[in-house]
Order: sequence, then C-alpha cells, then structure tokens
Amino acid sequence: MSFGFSSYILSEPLLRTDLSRWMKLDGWIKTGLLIRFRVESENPIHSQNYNFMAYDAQFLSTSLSFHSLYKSVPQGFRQSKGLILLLVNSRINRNKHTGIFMEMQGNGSPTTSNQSTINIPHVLTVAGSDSGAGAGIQADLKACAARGVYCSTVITAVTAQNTAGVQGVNVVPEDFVAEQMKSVLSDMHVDVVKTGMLPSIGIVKILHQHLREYPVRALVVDPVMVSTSGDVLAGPSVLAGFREELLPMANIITPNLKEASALLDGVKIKTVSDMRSAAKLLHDKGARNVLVKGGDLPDSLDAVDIFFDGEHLYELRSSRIKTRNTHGTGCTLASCIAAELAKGASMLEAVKVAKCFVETALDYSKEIFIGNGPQGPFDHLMKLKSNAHNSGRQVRFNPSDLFLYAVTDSGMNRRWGHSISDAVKAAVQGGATIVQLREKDIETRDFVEAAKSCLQICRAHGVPLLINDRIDVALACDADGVHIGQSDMPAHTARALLGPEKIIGVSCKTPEQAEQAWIAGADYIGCGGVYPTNTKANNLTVGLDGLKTVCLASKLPVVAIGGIKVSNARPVMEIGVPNLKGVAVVSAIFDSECVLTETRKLHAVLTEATAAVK
Ligand SMILES: Cc1ncc(COP(=O)(O)OP(=O)(O)O)c(N)n1
Ligand SMILES: Cc1ncsc1CCOP(=O)(O)O
Repeated sequence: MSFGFSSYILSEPLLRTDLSRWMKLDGWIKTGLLIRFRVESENPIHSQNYNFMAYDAQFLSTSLSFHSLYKSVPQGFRQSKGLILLLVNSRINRNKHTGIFMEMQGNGSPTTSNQSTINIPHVLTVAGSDSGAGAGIQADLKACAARGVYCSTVITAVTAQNTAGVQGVNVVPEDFVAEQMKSVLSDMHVDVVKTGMLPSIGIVKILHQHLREYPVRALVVDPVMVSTSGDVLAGPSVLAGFREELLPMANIITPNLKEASALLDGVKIKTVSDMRSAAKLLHDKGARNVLVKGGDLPDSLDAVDIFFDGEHLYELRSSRIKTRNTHGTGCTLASCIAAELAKGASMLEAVKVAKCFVETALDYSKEIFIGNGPQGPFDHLMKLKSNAHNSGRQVRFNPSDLFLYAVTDSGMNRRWGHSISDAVKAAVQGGATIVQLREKDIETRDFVEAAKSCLQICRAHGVPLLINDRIDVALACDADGVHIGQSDMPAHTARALLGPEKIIGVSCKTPEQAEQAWIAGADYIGCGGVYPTNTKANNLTVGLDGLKTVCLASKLPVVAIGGIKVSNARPVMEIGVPNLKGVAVVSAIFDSECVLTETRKLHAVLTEATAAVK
C-alpha cells in the first residue's frame, strides 16, 4: 500500500473542493475511498486522528465534497494544521490502494502529485553521549528505534562512562552545540525534541533560542542532573536554566525524586503524597504536564509514578523489576514518551506506553550481563538474548535436525493425561531432534507459558523448539522459530518479524509453493500428507510421488509429514532424494500412553532406513 501525507491549513474552501479536482479518478477508482483525517494542535494532547470515513463508488462517480467532514471537526480546530491521508481502492483489487499527495497552494487550492511520500515521525534528542551506551544519546537512539521513530541527535557532552559510573565528562563547546542544532532543525522536520544532559546554562539558552526559531510539536524535558551512579551531570546554574527557560516551554517534564526536589529548592519527597504535591508545584512552574518518577521511593513494591496534566493526577503503577540492569531507564522513558508523541499519541497514552515499554525491556533483560559494575544496561530492542552464542540454541538452523520432528497435539495429550511439557520431555528423551508446538485450542496466555517451559526442556537437550502458526507466541517466548502453512502469515512477513536467526518452516504441496518458500526466506519445507491422516481434517494426500516431486524441485531441505508411523516410515526415507531430511509426526508418538517408547521405536526405524539408503 502506498499513500501520501501532507500538511495543509484546514479551511472550508479546501473541504468544499470537489475531489475530482484533486486527483485523476480515471475510471479505475470505483470501489471506494477512505479518508483518514488528523487534526493537530500545538498541544499534542488535543491532536487526534479525527476521522476515518469511507465513501463508496456512487460518491466518487459524481462529485465528492468534504463539507460533511469539515462540519464534523470542532470549531476551534478548523484553522489547525492538519494531515490528510487518502486511500483509494482499486476496482480490480480491493486490497490495493493508491495514495494522493496534496498540498495547498497560495490561492488555497490543493494540488496533487502521484508521488507517494510518508512522513516519518521524528524525535531530536539533545543529550550527552554515554560510552557504555546504556544511557544518554545511545539509549535515546535505541528507544526511538524500538518504537519505530527516527531519531536525530545533538550531543552536548561526551562522557567516559561504564557500568561502574562516570569517569570523565567533556562538554561540547556551546557554539558547536548550536551548529549541530541548526544543522538538524534547518533541514529536517522534527516533531518532538527531547532533552537529557544539558551541562551548561549556555546550552540551555541555545536550546531555548532554537526552539523559538524552529518550533516543534512538543518538548520533553528529562531534567538530568545526577547520574544513577550518583555523579553530578549538571550544576546549580543549569538548575536555574531549567526553571526559567525550559519548564515554561516543556510539554512534559520527567524528574525522578532527587531532580524534582532540586527543581523545588530541596523540598523533601519521600512518599506518594509528597510526589503528588511535587507534581502540582512543578506544574505551577510552567511545565504543562509533569511525570514524577518514584523509582527511588523507599519501601514500595510497585514502581509508582505520578502524572499530572494540570487537571487530573494519575497514579501510574507498574511492577518493580528486580534487576541490576537499570542504567538508562530515565533517558529511555523520556525518549519513548517523545517517540509516542511524535507518532501522534496523547500525552497520557504516551506516558503509559513508555512505562510499559521500559517495564517489558527491563524484564526481558534481567539475565543479560554487560560490564562488571553495579549497574548494567538493558536491551531496548529485546534481541540480544536470541543472538547470544551461549543461549543454548545452535547459531543457525541445521537441516539434520529435521530427522525426527515431533509435532504436539493438545487433544492427544488430553486423551492420555499428559501435560504439553511432559509430552515434549518424553519425545526429546526418546530421540526427537526438533519439536513443534501445534496447539490449536489453547488460550494464548497458557500457550506462552507452556512454550516457555518446553523451551527450557528443549534447550537443555540442544533441540530446537518451533511454534505452529503463532509468530506472536514464538516472539513472546523467544522460541527458535515457527512453522507456517499456506494460509497463515506470509513467510516473508514472518521473516521480517522474526529476524534472520529464527527458523521458519513452510508447508508446501507443490514445486511452486516450494520455490515461493525459498524466495520468502524459509529454512525448510514440510511436505505432505504423505499418507492419509486423521490428525488434520481435509488434508490432501500427495503420496510418496508427490513428496518426491516437491523434494526434487525444492532448494530447501524437506521434512515429510502426514500419516507416518513406525510401520510405514521406511519407504519415506527410501525415496532417495538427498534433501529429504526426516519425518514429522504427531499421532505416531503423541497418541500413545508412552511417548518416550514410541519415539525411541520411530528413531530406531529412521536410523536403520537411513543407514540402508547410504
Ligand atoms: C513440519 C510440518 N509440516 C507441515 C505442517 C502443517 O502446517 P500447516 O499447513 O500450517 O497446517 P497446521 O499444522 O496449521 O494444521 C506442520 N504443522 N509441520
Ligand atoms: C499437521 C499436518 N500437516 C499435514 S499432515 C498433518 C498431520 C500429521 O499428523 P499425523 O502424523 O498424526 O498424521
């Protein structure tokens, strides 16, 4: 889908404009029109995706006026800056859309071009560099990348820093900070500016001037003064700069308890009730929204933050993650708020998403160990563990793992009174070389839990664990990969979501499907049913010949599936095509009281058959 965004001034003449003046409808656009309408105000809280309208073909064949759309926008916003996105369905293919790029000309009439452009949400961070990359500019870049937002940088200071603390600070000369700011702001469309370490009053003033010259939608101020290791990063003169120059411009300020206290002339903040008062006092000093972070609050089981928007006080609680890896949480939270605002979220939404993101990343990163000091960094992109060489899973897919592929079935496990993890354990002990959780009637939460415990079992045996169909579950439990069918998520999308390291298997019954799976980046294909099966309803049987045809055409290793058991596995292995690497079975091992014994028996047959073929 391609589409175009453009800013323009919302005005009645524009909205009255006949659509056919904007774009060439050319006969082929007949099935409908979707209009997504975004109203923006200086205060992002009032910005919202205002309307999503669908018009059908009759409208388009005559003239379409936007009068009704205009009427539905509240009076106060009719002169606001707006964005419009047009999605026009193709008559030929309902799923295909085209976009129109529009801009207002001086005379008030919009022009269009066929060129599709997408405005990328953009945060500029003005902060210090952390050589250990846990906090500062580096954390901001990672947080924005994780939230899908572009991030440009103005570096105010270079710190020599690691997990033990700050060893040195080199402040960037003020005129060079100004030069960086000008370079970015004069060239790029920045939605939101986020500030971190501002080491001198001069830099605060430079920022202030540039924001007046190049206004942005929102300013997020993280008033960094003392690092988490206790090192001072901004002196008392900067404090005055924060109070006088930045607070009145800030759409949100995110102090921790120490910073809130410093901004309020040393007032004591020791309880949630003190935090509430501090939030109100900081609001009185000019910040439009205040988030007082209670991470350092003594004796609290939860992480409690107080958010005040000038009207309502919100107590935002999340679970306190016990971890050494908290370096950079403040920078990350503020950047994540900035990123969400840049995407168009309201302030409260942005704060909630940011808190949730930090909590999830901290939880994910509990076991990572980088540096030897007391406070380590965490993994914003939540990818490091899956790439770690010591994670227990082999670095890349090994086709010989397909030798005895155990595919679970909840119905069979229920019938025999086996839990998923007990069944998987028995299969792995019996010689299964790869496991797939194929759980069709399980609640997502239970699926994730079961997958996590199966993963421990499989990792302990060096056996990969794949998830059938559910990319989300595979991601949630960091499984080794997925197996998907022809009507599931396309393999190339699964690859984009899972990254290059995960294993992806695709079910294929024809050479064409095998070719497509290879193009899409799959690692192996599952081909069947080789024999008739009761496990999968309405499954076409391709037979040994069909299997051979697909194997010969496939550039990927193949595993055979469907009705395979001890009594008929041998002819499958004997079709004599080198890329047939093994068999995948459900009932042969799981529809039995003793999964371990059945798996052992099948393993022995496969081993014999392979030896005979060689
Ligand atoms: C190894 C292997 N091969 C094929 C399949 C079938 O997958 P799919 O086509 O997605 O059908 P369902 O399993 O979802 O019914 C498989 N699961 N494993
Ligand atoms: C999931 C699947 N896909 C093709 S056949 C099949 C079922 C295999 O089960 P069984 O090994 O019990 O025949």
